[in-house]
This record gives sequence, structure tokens and C-alpha cells, in this order.
Amino acid sequence: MPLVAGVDSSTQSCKVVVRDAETGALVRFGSAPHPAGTEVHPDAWWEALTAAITAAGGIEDVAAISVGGQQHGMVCLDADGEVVRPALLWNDTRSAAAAAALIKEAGAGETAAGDSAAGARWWAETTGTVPVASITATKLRWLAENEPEKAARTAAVCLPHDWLMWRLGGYGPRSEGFDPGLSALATDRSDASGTGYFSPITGEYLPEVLERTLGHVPVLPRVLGPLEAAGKTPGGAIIAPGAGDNAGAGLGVGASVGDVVVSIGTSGTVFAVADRPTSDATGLVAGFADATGHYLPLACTLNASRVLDATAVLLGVTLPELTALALSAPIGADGLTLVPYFEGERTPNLPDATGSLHGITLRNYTPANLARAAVEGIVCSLADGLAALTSLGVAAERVILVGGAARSEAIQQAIAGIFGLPVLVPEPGEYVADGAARQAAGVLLGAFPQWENSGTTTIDDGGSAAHEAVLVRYRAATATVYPKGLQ
Ligand SMILES: Nc1ncnc2c1ncn2[C@@H]1O[C@H](COP(=O)(O)OP(=O)(O)O)[C@@H](O)[C@H]1O
Ligand SMILES: O=C(CO)[C@@H](O)[C@H](O)COP(=O)(O)O
Repeated sequence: MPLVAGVDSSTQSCKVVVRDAETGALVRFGSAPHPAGTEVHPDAWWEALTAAITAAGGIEDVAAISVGGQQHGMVCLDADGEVVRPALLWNDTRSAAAAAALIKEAGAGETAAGDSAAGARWWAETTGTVPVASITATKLRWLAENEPEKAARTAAVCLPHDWLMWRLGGYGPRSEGFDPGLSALATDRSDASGTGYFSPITGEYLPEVLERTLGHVPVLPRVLGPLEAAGKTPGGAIIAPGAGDNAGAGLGVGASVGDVVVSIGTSGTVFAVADRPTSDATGLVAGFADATGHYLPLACTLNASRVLDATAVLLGVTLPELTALALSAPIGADGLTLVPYFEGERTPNLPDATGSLHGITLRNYTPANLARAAVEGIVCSLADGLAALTSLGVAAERVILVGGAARSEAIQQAIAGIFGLPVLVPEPGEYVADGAARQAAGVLLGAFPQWENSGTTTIDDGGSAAHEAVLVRYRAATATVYPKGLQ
């Protein structure tokens, strides 16, 4: 019974599962927290990974390991393998102006200064995605404009999962005695597709985008095939190609065409496995790749589980108590509507937005209604993401719900009601880490193993007029505050 390890290095924490490669049975688990903030030194991820591996009983007996990681984070290395500056994460919005400029410039030719609509089409057709502040290329432009000496020192650019795999392979900064071999950096198609300088259709990097953003073409990680090994750990375990965390979750739940996966963690994501690439010039849907050779059209919000965390703190309750409060309020929270743009928003692209509460009366202003409005606000923002996906012809027959907040029955019921689709809730678990473990087993055994997800419950209430009214009121509230609507 060979063992494999799967890692989820996500925004808030690092989780490690050790599973039986053939049966998928969970053998051990460990986790460790990440620091808060949208700018994090990669060393903090390495410390959390080593702590999580220790908590999971080590990897000495593991035959293969794979890392799934938060997407888009900009990790810059110099020629000695030193981290040039703390990584800017996917939820750091300082490069919003750079994103807008890059879109406009790509439309040069329409007008001398560039045209945003033509530019958006170029990005959507060339990279699959119209850049917003989350996308790595915009962070490189921000670096070149604001820290030019650090941009010039940057010899290689990689993503969180790429950097962790490199460290697992025994590489690292020369100053700490490691081999800084930058040519050993590797990634996979799913994570490369979120950089803005890679085409998921051709599978090639786009050096012209790097010239236009960073000002030069650095060393980039080799893009591995779905079951191609990146190398070995010093202990001899095979290192699988890894994946972006959403593609990892897709693997972990065994999503196939017709399934929509909703993940509610720091980010809220709605995505589907598709056999064709998408190209959405409105920018609502990112045309990413998945970890199996297919595509992963995805809408991602900046405001998801942390809105629940903040509301729980405000109300002085635990998360399970927040769920109980939300469930005690009627559908629609007696008319209270929360627009959850607490950290600005990515989908729609409103980086400077703030949250707002609508429809307050003396009668409805209660803790229970506020808890329910927080849940419904998060779910409605994801319903807009689903609508954007289906408008591109993506099939949506059922929803598979994962992420930390999938534990909340209030979230589960609101998704079922507002989406009007059957919702499958696998038993609480770490599905990104599980997907990574499944990929590690695939590399070890030569094919993805079929592992069963046990304990899935299904909620199928067919939606309701009351839930439809919640979405109508939510859309009216967002239109009041942001009259330009979805941008
Ligand atoms: N019982 C619960 N009810 C609602 N939310 C929960 C519950 N348990 C955990 N969470 C949420 O899970 C989130 C972390 O989810 P996770 O998917 O691990 O995040 P990330 O992948 O962004 O690091 C926390 O912000 C917390 O709000
Ligand atoms: O930016 C995206 C997807 O485009 C996010 O989904 C990140 O990949 C972070 O995910 P979590 O750590 O919040 O799950």
C-alpha cells in the first residue's frame, strides 16, 4: 500500500493529507496557519508546509507528493534564488490601475492611446482572461512601475505552488546553502493559465506580455503535463506537477462536464470542467485550464468566508452559532440585503468598492436577519458568477459545494435555493489537498485512480419564488450602489 501526500497551500492555511494511493483511504492529516494580509513572504508558506507535514506524521514513507496552491500570487526570485520581495497575493488589489492600463494598451491600433473594449477582447482571446488586479501579469506591471530596482533584479517569476515544489525538490536561496537552480522550477497548465502571460489554448508562455509588464522575460517554470513528474524530494518521493487550488478541488471532487463546483473559502469561486476553452471579453469569467488537460472557466469573488467571519465577530457569536442564527431568520432576511464587497470586488471588477446594507427597518434590524443577509449576499454574488458561466454555454446540471464555509447548513441551503440546482455536499474535508493527493497517486500509478468520495449529501429543493426574490433584490441593491453594474 504505497502512500501519497496532497498539499493545499491556501490563503489562510496549509493542509496536508496522506492517503493510500490505491484506495484513497485517509491515513493522516495535518495543518498549520498562514499569516494574514495580502502580501506574504513565501518563507511563511514553507514554515507552514513543514509544520503541516510534521503534524501529518512526516512524508518519509510517502512515495509521491503534490502541491495545490492559491492561484496568481507573484513570487519573484533573483539569480541566487533569493525572494526579491514578499509575494503579492491574488486578493491584493494594488495593481488594479495596472490591469486597466494593460487592457487599454492591448487595444492600441483602435486608437493611439488604446481602446479598452478591443483590449479586453485581445486578452480574452489570447490568454483566456481579461486581467484584473488578481492576475499575476498586472502585479509584474505594478512592480516595474513602483519598485523598478526589484523588477530589474527579478531573474525568475513563479507562483506559490511552483515555489513550494521547488523547495520540496531541495532547491532554495544560495545564502542558506541551497542549490538556487532556477531551471528546476516547474508548474502545471492550470496554475500557468492564471498568470496572464500564458495561453491555455497553445500551452505556451507569451513573452510579449512579460516584456510589456516586467520589462524583460525572466526564467519561467517548465509547464508539466497532467501526470508528468517535476522531480524528487531529497528523501526520494516523486513530486507531481501540482495545480492551482481550484483545479485541485475539481480533481478532489471528481468533477466532470455538467458539474459546477462552488468553493467558499477566502475566495468564492464558481467553476466548471469544460472540454472547450472560453473567452469572455466582459471579464466576468476567467478562461483557466484544469489539471487534466481540459478547461476550467471560473468566476471568482474576493468576498466570501471572511464576510461570515466578520459578521460572526460583529455579532459576538461562533461560526456554528452564526449558521443557527441565519437559519432562524426567514428567507430574504425580512428585506435586509447585504452587498458583500468588504474588500473591494473582483467579479464584478470593482476594486475600490465597499460593502453596504440595504432595506434596514426598525423591525428587521436583528442579529438573525443580519446573519441571513450575510449568507445570502455571498451566495447571490456567486449566483451572478454562475449566470456569467452559463451565458457562455457552460453546462450546469448540479453543484458540488466545497471550501471551509461549505460546513454551514445556511450556506448549503441558500446555494440550493438561490441557484435552483441540486447541491451535492461532500462530507467536510480538504478537497484541494485530496485532489493533489489524487494527482500524486496518478503520477505514481500511471493513471488517475478512481477514489470514492464518501458521505455526500444532496439538497434539491428546486429553488423557490422566495429565493428568486432574494436575488432580484440583491441585483437591485448592487445596481443602486454601482450603477454601471457588472463591469
Ligand atoms: N462551521 C463553519 N461555518 C461557516 N464557515 C466556516 C465554518 N468553519 C470554517 N468556516 C470558514 O472557512 C473559512 C476557511 O476556509 P478555507 O477553504 O480553508 O479557506 P482558504 O482556502 O481561503 O484558506 C474561514 O474563513 C471560515 O469562515
Ligand atoms: O484567485 C483565485 C482564483 O482565481 C482564488 O481562488 C485563489 O486561488 C485563492 O483561493 P482560496 O485560498 O481562497 O481558496
